[in-house]
Amino acid sequence: MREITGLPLVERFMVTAQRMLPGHVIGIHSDRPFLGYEIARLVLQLNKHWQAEHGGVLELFASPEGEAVFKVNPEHNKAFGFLLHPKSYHGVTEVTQPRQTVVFNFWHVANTPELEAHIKALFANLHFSELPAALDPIASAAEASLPEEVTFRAGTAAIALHRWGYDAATVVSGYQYSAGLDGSESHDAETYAAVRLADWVAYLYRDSFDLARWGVLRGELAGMERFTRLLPTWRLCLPEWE
Ligand SMILES: O=C(O)CCC(=O)C(=O)O
Ligand SMILES: [Fe+2]
Repeated sequence: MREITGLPLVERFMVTAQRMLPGHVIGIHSDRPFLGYEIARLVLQLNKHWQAEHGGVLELFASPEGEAVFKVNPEHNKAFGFLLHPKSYHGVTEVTQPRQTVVFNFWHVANTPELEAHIKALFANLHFSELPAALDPIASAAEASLPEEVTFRAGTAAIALHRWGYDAATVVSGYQYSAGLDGSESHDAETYAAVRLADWVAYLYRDSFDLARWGVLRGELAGMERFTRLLPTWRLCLPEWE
């Protein structure tokens, strides 16, 4: 799977055996990779003498409403692999015969259950009231003009910086960066790294693991010193794997 996907997948994988019974159907869903979820899946079909009337076709969709763009008949020994992302829509048509599959799940090195535990601990008992007062006017102005989803994520990034022990000025910079507001002043290397890492963990916590976004973060922090305060999070978000 590493070779096929070109992704840094962790050593361990999970295998589950699944069985659908006559009348079962799996509606369209994406299995988007939330914090700690797997990034790739290989579905092995184990249905001897499968025929079209048995149903159970795995269908892929471009959108939750559209027509199937690709179909996989669940023939014996056929395996189908796919990457999970917010739009990896798929479903299984109704079956008229029992249908067996073995599903292999693979995790990306930068979205592991260990990272999930770390981030959930970082944001445990989250209250925006713990943020420094200096942020209040900036957050109020942002909330008046930006979508709630954006300010909520920016507030979450600010919490990360605050809990990592950064001062009010850094917390404000982080909020502005994550809300897409112009902070305009230039930062020292540690603030630059902290703000970006906070933005990333807030996104992971509030949204899901986004490969392209992770690639950008990697590029931005490449070759930088791993500052002590950020190290536990940095190590899990940007592990060395080669
Ligand atoms: O059974 C299948 O063919 C696919 C089931 C499914 O939704 C999945 O593995 O994510
Ligand atoms: Fe699925």
